[in-house]
Amino acid sequence: MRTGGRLAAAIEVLTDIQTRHRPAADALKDWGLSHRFAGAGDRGAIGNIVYDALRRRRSAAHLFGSDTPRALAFGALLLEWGETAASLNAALEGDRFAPPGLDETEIAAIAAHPLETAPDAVRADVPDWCAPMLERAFGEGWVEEGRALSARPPLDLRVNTLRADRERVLRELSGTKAAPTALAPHGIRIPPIEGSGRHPNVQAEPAFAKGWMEVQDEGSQIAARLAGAEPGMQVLDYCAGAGGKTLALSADMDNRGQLFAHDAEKQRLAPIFDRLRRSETRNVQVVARPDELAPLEGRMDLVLVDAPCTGSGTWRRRPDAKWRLTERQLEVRMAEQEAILSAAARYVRPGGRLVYVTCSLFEQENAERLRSFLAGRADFAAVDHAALFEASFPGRTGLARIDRENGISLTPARSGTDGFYVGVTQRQE
Ligand SMILES: C[S@@+](CC[C@H](N)C(=O)[O-])C[C@H]1O[C@@H](n2cnc3c(N)ncnc32)[C@H](O)[C@@H]1O
Repeated sequence: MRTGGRLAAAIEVLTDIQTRHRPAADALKDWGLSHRFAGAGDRGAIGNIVYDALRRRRSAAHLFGSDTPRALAFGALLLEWGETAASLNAALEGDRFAPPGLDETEIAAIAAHPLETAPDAVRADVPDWCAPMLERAFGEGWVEEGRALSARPPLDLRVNTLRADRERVLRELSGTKAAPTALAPHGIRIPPIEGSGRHPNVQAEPAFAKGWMEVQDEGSQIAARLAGAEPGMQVLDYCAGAGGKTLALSADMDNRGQLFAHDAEKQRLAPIFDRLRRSETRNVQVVARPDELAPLEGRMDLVLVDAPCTGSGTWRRRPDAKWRLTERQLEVRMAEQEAILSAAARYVRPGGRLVYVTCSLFEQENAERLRSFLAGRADFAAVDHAALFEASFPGRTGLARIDRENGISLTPARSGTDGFYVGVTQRQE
């Protein structure tokens, strides 16, 4: 397929997403199934246009004065692929699978709507209602944070230290541009893809099958590290889901001590069993039923609450979620976070820690929830987050936003990771 055919396919997929309110991944998968002639390279390129269009949706709509699938797909190529109106029209000329080239009205609209003078929320590529929340979280730099959240993400891996070390895995991945991550000690980063490229299928690597590595954003690895799990501890991962952080905690514990993995939704835990086997993790007990947690009350050295949240920190990877999110959903999440924190606190032993993590950038889901929890629990106090970060990542404080009392934030602009928040509290002896 040439550019024209790929562009036409991207418009088709974006139309499906817009009219049927479908997740981008599902719409792309269906397109692939009904166009089996398209090779992996074409499908990858179409996916890149669709995801770029969703990441830069407001910028593209601003350029064209319209948010039709056509405007978004053309906008993606103009904004992210280094194309100009002239180069695009030249590429589409004579291609019978291509959509019509840009007409005079469209070319005039692009010239009349430069991004430099666009409103802040457009340049940040976020919904209007989210702009004040980002401004509250980041102050003057919030547009830059929004822009970083609209860029393509890298592919990060965590080396499973129970089975391998970073040098060994890097050797296995030679030829993929893989390099050590900036902060996470066992992380490997494959940089964001360019143009129509694709990330390597790391899950097909023998090293993956052997349990040497897991796909995990560096921010998630750092959050698990800051939780401070150590060999011999009694740890409860209260919102374990598919176990991304459970596996990281277990590696930090060197398979020693006891790690309980719980989730309110049993089916979310399903992938954890395979992952535990593959990684040779032996100190994890999966506890699906809440009543089975009763014996753990007041006994845990560490309880991790990796709370359900809006996921605003992961908008680089799931840009369609950015436009689907509603204020009502945010309110529901905040209430859940409140309830989960107070339920999870009962398992912390005196002197133990309760660690609250989200992949959100909104204060409402982060420090505000931590403060609200602490206001009702005189027996818990926030740790010194500056000291915690320095102890975990000596000399690297510039790579995070650290508020001594209110927690640690990682962001795409500051840390080069997905957005994460970590707030650590300790129960008084
Ligand atoms: C952010 S995800 C966890 C991701 C996981 N820790 C990881 O690193 O892969 C949040 C999880 O919290 C779970 N959850 C939601 N409400 C809960 C509750 N009341 N108690 C425990 N888990 C809950 C959800 O089912 C979801 O799996």
